[in-house]
Amino acid sequence: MINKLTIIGLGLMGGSLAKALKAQGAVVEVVGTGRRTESLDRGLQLGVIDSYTLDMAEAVAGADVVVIATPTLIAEKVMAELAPLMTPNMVVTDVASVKGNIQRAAEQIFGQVPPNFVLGHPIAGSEQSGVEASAVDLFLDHRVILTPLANTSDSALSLIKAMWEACGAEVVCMDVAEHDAVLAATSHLPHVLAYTLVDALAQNGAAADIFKFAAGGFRDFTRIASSDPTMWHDIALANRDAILQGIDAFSSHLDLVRKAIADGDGDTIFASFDRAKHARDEHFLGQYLTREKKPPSS
Ligand SMILES: NC(=O)C1=CN([C@@H]2O[C@H](COP(=O)(O)OP(=O)(O)OC[C@H]3O[C@@H](n4cnc5c(N)ncnc54)[C@H](O)[C@@H]3O)[C@@H](O)[C@H]2O)C=CC1
Ligand SMILES: O=C(O)C(=O)Cc1ccc(O)cc1
Repeated sequence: MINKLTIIGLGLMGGSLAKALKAQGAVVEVVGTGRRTESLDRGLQLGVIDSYTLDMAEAVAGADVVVIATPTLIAEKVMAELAPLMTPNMVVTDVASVKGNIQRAAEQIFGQVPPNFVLGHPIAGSEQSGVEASAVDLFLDHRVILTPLANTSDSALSLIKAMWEACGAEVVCMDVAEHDAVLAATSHLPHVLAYTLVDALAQNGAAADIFKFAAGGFRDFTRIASSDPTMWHDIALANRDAILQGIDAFSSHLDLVRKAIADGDGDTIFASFDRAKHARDEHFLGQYLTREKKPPSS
């Protein structure tokens, strides 16, 4: 049970966490803080938080857990503001999508990441943002990755693990660099591709027709291009090296498919598409299709 939870940056993630913990009776009091009153007022009206203050010192005083839930690059600045206010009894965590930059920023600010600072990332969300989009079940049956360091306190880690488990999430621990590489491939690269595809098409003179005649596949593929550009701008800059590696590996693969299309090399095209279908079906549909891997016509 958390007595006082303070959320810095009350949006989709912070709001959903507060709703889930309240629904489970896992928190007594939730206090919000931020730069502007708009989302905090709305959070108060919706019953997501019990009170708010723009004064961070007041917001975190006596808190058992402080969650930094702002956009990724802002989280670095928030940490600097929070540093002089941290006490040994307080556990601080974050929800940012990249962990390496948070670790480096904490090391610059504190010398080393404090034992009572547990870096975290819920792998759940949507293309929507803001406290109005927050949902009590956002984390239910989703994973939360924590990236504890050698000096992270066991009790702080247990508290944050229990907090996410109370929301119905499965907690897994991972190394910071591994987290950033995995998320670059599975989340950051797809967002870069979706944004870039829509942007490239939207700049085409015939954009209106392209969107008008787009089928469901286009909508599925590009849903995430409706995500908040500020959030993804921050992620692109914060996870630069891993995202660049992902773009380069993807570009080489796209070049192979491009060449196969240009050469009329149906076997290569089919083999690539078939491998992709098997990989995706096996993972998401739990099916392994055993049909022969060759073009239907050959
Ligand atoms: N949206 C998603 O699907 C997911 C987001 N994340 C990460 O969670 C973090 C928050 O994302 P969301 O909740 O989606 O964003 P959001 O935009 O819904 O909420 C962010 C909140 O931070 C506030 N804020 C901005 N600047 C601030 C400052 N200087 N001081 C205090 N508050 C400030 C905003 O007013 C807003 O209320 C980001 O780091 C994001 O990468 C992680 C997993 C999923
Ligand atoms: O909208 C979607 O499908 C997402 O991919 C949500 C998401 C966005 C950012 C994260 O760091 C984790 C999950």
